[in-house]
Amino acid sequence: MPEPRLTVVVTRRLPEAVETRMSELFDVRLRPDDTPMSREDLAEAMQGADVLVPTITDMIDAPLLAQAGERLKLIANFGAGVDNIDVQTARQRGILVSNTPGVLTEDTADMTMALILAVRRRIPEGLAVMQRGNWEGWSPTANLGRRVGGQRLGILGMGRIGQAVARRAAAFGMQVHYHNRRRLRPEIEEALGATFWESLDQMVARMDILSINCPHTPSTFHLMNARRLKLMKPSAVIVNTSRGEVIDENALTRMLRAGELAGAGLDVFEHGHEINPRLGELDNVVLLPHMGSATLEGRIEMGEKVLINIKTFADGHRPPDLVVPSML
Ligand SMILES: O=C(O)C(=O)[C@@H](O)[C@H](O)[C@H](O)CO
Repeated sequence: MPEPRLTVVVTRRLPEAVETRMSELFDVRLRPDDTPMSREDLAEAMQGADVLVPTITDMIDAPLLAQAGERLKLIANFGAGVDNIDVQTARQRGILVSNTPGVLTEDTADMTMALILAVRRRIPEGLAVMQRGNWEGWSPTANLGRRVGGQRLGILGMGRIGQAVARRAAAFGMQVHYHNRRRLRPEIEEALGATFWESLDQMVARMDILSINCPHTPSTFHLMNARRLKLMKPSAVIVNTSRGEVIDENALTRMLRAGELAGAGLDVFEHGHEINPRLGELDNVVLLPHMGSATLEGRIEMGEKVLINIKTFADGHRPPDLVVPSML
C-alpha cells in the first residue's frame, strides 16, 4: 500500500515550474490567485496540512501555531529570513521549520549594490528628468552624485549576503568594514579585505555608507535606533536589503527630512508594505518593493529548496535547511 501523499498547503502562488514539480510529488493545495492568505485562511490551512509553505507575508505566530492540526509537522518557509515564524513555539509543538538560504545571496547582494549606486549617483532623479521629458541637455554641474570608490562601506551583519556585498564593494574600490555577532575567520576576513569593528557605535560613526545585512531577530530589532542613527555622519547614506525592523523607520525619516543624513536606499520597511509616506517625498531616498531576491532564477531555486526540504522530510529525514532556534 503506497504511502499517502503529503498534503502541502502553499500560501502564495509560486513560479509555475515549482508548482508543477510540487504537484507531481505531493497533494498540493494552491491559492486561486496571488492574494495573501488571511489569518483565518492560515488557521484553516494549518488544520488540514502535513506541510505548510508560507512566505514573508504570513505571520506564523504562537496563537496560530496553537490552533494547528495534529498532522502539521513541517513549515517549509519560502524565504531565507524566518522572522515571520515563531520557530521556538513551532519546535515546542513538534513542528519542524526549514528555510531557503544561499540561493538568493548573490541576487540580494546585487540589489544592495544597486541601491548604493542609485542613491550615491542619484539615478532616480536622472530617471525622473528623462521621464518628465524636460531634459535640457548636458551641464557640467547637473545631477552630480558622489563617488563610491574609496568610500568606507560598513556592513552590519556579515553572513552569506553581507560577505557577497563585501566582494562586490571591493570590486567597486570601496573600503570594506563590518560589524557582526562573531568575527569572521582571519582567512575569510583577509580574502574579503574587510576590517572588523567590535563596537557598532564606532563603526557607524565613521562610515560613508552603511548597509544593513543582518537578520531580524529580537536582538536586532531597532539595532539602528534613533541614538545610533544620530552617530552617522550627515554626509553618510544607509541602505537596507534585510528587514525593515532593524531600523527605527520614524527616526530615520525624521533625520532624512532634517537633512541629517545624505540619503537612504530601502528595499524593506518596518511595517511591511505600510511605509512612512514622508519617506517617499524625498529625492535622496530610493524605495523599492522588497525586490532583493526578485529574480526568476532565484525564486525557482528557492522553490527547489522548499521541494528538497519537504521531500527529505517525507523520506523520514531531517530537512537539509532545518532552522533551529539557536541559529536565530
Ligand atoms: O528570503 C528572504 O528572507 C527574503 O526576504 C526574500 O528573499 C523572500 O523573497 C521573502 O522572504 C519571501 O518569503
